[in-house]
Amino acid sequence: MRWRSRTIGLSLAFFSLAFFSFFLYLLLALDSLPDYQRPRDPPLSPRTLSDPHGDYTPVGVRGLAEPPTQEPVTVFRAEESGLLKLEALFDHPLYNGPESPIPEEDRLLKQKPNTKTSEKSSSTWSVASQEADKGVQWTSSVDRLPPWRRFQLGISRWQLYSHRDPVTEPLAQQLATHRIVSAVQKSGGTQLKLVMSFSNYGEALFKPMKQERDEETNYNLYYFSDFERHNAEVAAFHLDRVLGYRRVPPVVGRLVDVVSEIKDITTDLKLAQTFFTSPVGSVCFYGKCSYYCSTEHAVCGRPRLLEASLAAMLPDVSLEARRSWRSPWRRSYSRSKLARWESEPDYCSKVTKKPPYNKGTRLVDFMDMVILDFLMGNMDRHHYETFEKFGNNTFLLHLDNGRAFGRHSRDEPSILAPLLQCCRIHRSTWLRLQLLSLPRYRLSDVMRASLSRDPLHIVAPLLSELHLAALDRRLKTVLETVSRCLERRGGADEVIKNEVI
Ligand SMILES: Nc1ncnc2c1ncn2[C@@H]1O[C@H](COP(=O)(O)OP(=O)(O)OP(=O)(O)O)[C@@H](O)[C@H]1O
Ligand SMILES: [Mn+2]
Repeated sequence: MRWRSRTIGLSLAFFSLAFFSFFLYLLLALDSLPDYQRPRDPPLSPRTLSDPHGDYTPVGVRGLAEPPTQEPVTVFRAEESGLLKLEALFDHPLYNGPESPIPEEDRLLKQKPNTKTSEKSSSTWSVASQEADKGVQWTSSVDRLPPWRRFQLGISRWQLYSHRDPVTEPLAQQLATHRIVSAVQKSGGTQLKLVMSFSNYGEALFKPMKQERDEETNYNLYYFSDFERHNAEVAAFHLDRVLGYRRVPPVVGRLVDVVSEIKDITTDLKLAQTFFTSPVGSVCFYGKCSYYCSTEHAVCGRPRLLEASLAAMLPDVSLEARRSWRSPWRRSYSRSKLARWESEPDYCSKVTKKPPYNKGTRLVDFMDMVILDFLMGNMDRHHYETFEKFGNNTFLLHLDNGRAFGRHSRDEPSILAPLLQCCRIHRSTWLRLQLLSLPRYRLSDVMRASLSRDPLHIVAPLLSELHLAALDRRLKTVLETVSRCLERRGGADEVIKNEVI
């Protein structure tokens, strides 16, 4: 009897465990989305990025070939298990939607077969592009085009690049290693940034390191006076990809030689005039701009190498216009004034009555951006951009993330105000956020792993452990906010929105 009741007890435990696992699986994968099976892509190749010149080993910084100095085995295991988690995450059905060829009208750039030569070879293409204007004709097959060009050709109505896109890795390598042939200041920005060019006509947006990684933004500084951080730009690209959005152009970290890669090659006279050597012999510059462009805020090499972020450039606006949208939840950018959303209780219903928020997925797309910003503590999303070609039915570009990751010890609840006030979220985002809260795919672990593949990781981790821990804490807050919405609003249909446009 005792044996039988123990067997029954064990079987019950087994069945309830199996039932629970099945339920969880249903919740995360099958609840709304079909279980699409497609052949798995090969695993990501190990990081192959390397120092282009092989000549930097800054003092106090680990050399490229040297193993980590602290607890090598533990560090390695943690990194390895993080990478496995990242692989498992990217293999999950929630990241592998059905892939159908992108119709011509949903592509940003046209890829036209070259009429003269297409009879001879079907692999000959001519791309209507800025290179054509510059007198460069691409007559090679698409996969022989430079990575920056392939990246631009891959931009669609729905995303900047596809999941497992074969071009992201070569593009990152180009940004991290190719020789910089020109560096000029980008006009119009409030803080110093440069446009760098490569010999294959690729371009990158450069933001220099202005703050140590673990330095917290001064609490008495208003959000609009905060510095931009190069590591925030890198980390935002990784976080956006981990969230499954793919709306931040690829960004890598790079050590740039201030003398040979900026000062000696720049044609920008205004920029060239701002170079000087500091009392300890570091080469510094400050450029011309409206915020922090002065000797006191100069950026300096150590003594010549400067950490920076390099973002892949989107097609020039003269070729593919972008529309800039003022955020309905924009902050007041004033020390004393409140914005409307801060005082009007029914603010969301006013927003949703007006285009473009009254139709399609614009409101839930906006919530995706709000969630990204809350996770990384970015209070500076005053505007966002879309590609004009796609009208109102398109994704929102998550550009300009330099003011994120300024504080890890505090979360900023006001960034979540739109989600709290509107209680709307994409179903796929809601499911992916739940996935990232499970120990198997923990957000901080997959982010640590993802960032460990950036070239600057060798100098120091792009995000400190405190920032990584803040991501998990903030994710919990987002999930709680949505759960409270579900309780308050009754039906899930009100809150959780299917993708359909
Ligand atoms: N990867 C990119 N490719 C092309 N253009 C970009 C890219 N990233 C940003 N930009 C453009 O550069 C402009 C300035 O960049 P950014 O917003 O980072 O500068 P900023 O000085 O912070 O400007 P603001 O003070 O208006 O926010 C952006 O409005 C955007 O249109
Ligand atoms: Mn900005």
